[in-house]
Amino acid sequence: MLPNPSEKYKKFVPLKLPNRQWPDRTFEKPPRWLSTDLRDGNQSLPDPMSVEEKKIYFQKLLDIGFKEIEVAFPSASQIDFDFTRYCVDNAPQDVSIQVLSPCRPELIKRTVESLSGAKKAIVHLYLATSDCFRDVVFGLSKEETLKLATECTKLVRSLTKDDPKQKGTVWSYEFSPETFSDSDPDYVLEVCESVKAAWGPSKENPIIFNLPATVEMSTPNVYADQIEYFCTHISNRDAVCVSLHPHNDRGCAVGAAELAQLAGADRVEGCLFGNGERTGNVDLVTLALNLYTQGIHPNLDFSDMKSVIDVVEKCNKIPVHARAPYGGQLVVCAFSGSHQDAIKKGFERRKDNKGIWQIPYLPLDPQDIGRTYEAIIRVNSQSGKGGASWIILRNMELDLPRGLQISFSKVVQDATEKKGRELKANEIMDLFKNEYLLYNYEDGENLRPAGNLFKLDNYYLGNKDNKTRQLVVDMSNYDGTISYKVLGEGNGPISAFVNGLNTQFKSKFQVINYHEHSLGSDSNSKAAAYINCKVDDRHLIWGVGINEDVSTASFNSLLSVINQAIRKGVIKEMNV
Ligand SMILES: CC(=O)SCCNC(=O)CCNC(=O)[C@H](O)C(C)(C)COP(=O)(O)OP(=O)(O)OC[C@H]1O[C@@H](n2cnc3c(N)ncnc32)[C@H](O)[C@@H]1OP(=O)(O)O
Ligand SMILES: CC(C)C(=O)C(=O)O
Repeated sequence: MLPNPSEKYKKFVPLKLPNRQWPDRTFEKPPRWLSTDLRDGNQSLPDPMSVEEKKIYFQKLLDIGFKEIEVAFPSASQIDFDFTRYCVDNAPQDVSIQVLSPCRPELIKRTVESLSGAKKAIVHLYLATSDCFRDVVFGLSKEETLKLATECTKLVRSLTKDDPKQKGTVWSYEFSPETFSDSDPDYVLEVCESVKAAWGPSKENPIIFNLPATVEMSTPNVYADQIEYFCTHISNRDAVCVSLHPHNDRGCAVGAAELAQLAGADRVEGCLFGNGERTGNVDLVTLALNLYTQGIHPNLDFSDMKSVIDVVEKCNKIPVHARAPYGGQLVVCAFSGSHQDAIKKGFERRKDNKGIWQIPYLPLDPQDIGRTYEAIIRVNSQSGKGGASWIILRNMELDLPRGLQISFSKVVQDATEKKGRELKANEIMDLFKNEYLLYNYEDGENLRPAGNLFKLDNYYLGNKDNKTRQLVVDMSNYDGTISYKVLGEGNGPISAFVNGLNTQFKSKFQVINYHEHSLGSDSNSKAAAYINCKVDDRHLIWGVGINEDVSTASFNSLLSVINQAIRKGVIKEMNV
């Protein structure tokens, strides 16, 4: 890189527009959208789409709800011509087929031919207006450029709406002063006035002036000023549709398109996920969902985002970036602890899933674009207690108490560090079942316990008096070689069990914390019990028990503590 880049690159000189209005405006409605995926997007692909791929893409654009689709550059190739014919034959009544041609009469004729018989068609011509392009590419003066644009417009008119044979089609016309954002704004107006007069638009069928940032040259506010200047100076504004076509060379195409809409533009041309020349066209998914998350329906439907991505990736043969706004695979995922904690708290507040969306870190409800909540929180070594407990909650309906969350999070952290990668939901569930010895939990059958761990065989619970409960518990180890009958009394089933254990065995159990809740709401629902015990005055252990019967669930939670204590060597067998 140069020590002094100003020797090579010049600063963009912005338009002076001291009375600009756009900064104070807000969005009220969506623009008209045009997808140019099949033209500008396609022309930039290393391997352009086959006709079959174009058909699949076209159908997806229709499903999304596009009413204006630029389908091809028909004079470029037989594929483009044939595909335009396919669209003419298959487009719904209310969809306009748009095609592009340079200002070259023989190519314009071929272009119009490709649209013959369409219900609604837009012929789109382009001609560069910037000094650079006129000098370097065309060698045309300002006068010659204006004349060429005007004459080609007249040619289009004579071949379309003025031709009696073409009466079956609603013809619209679009003109792009290419490199608009690098052109003298007054000269662009002069060319467009002349083109407008040549076409003769009406309020009902306005002429489309598409004002491209063919190459993004400056900051979005400068583009917005240029658009406001055009909108406020073009005559007969009612008969003009101002269209945007921002490219993303500086990475600001979305910002430019948004500010330029505030500046008065009516329509936006772009591609799904920002495919297109060099850094791409403006991304229509982002623009549409930016509106949606401000409460404005974009009139485009991305509720099945996965199928959109599938088509885009298959046909473009370019992957959609995992961080692409809204659609990217990692966009609705949180790995880091504080994000997961905040998201989890947000969902807890939003139990009824109604009202204004306000979940920290998530600007859009993933369900609105067909994503599940399960995919949001993913666990790796950057995650905290919230992540793993979210997975357990969503997949096993177990709402772990805070202390257990903290305790289990250490187990998960250990595993993520050992594996050096993200843990999938089923791995976290297996860790949980294994740690808390949930052998009686239906999905835990495959996790066989060691022979010297205990299970509940039976219990009898009765009342000694109205304050004291009497309990008999039959428990045995899994291979059936040891069995115990525990007898205890207490003011509840847990205290009776604990008292029985403490009387009969050498180890001492002290209940520090206990929680229970039901799983599911029908009559077959189960209960989950969580118990935190201090064993031998030293070791704090959480136990988990699940059963249709609440008392069995709580006894199981205590057995989960006993079994962990044995497995960790805290107590030796039952210290009988
Ligand atoms: C910004 C954009 O995206 S514009 C769209 C660009 N898309 C494409 O170019 C894809 C399809 N293009 C093609 O298939 C071919 O370029 C064709 C069929 C249009 C023309 O092919 P060729 O006749 O071989 O021309 P070629 O591609 O070499 O060069 C372009 C010529 O068109 C001229 N030209 C470029 N843009 C325009 C325009 N808007 N109006 C009139 N002439 C133009 C150039 O000045 C050059 O003319 P020259 O040969 O006299 O110097
Ligand atoms: C043809 C025009 C609109 C174009 O693609 C551009 O300027 O980027």
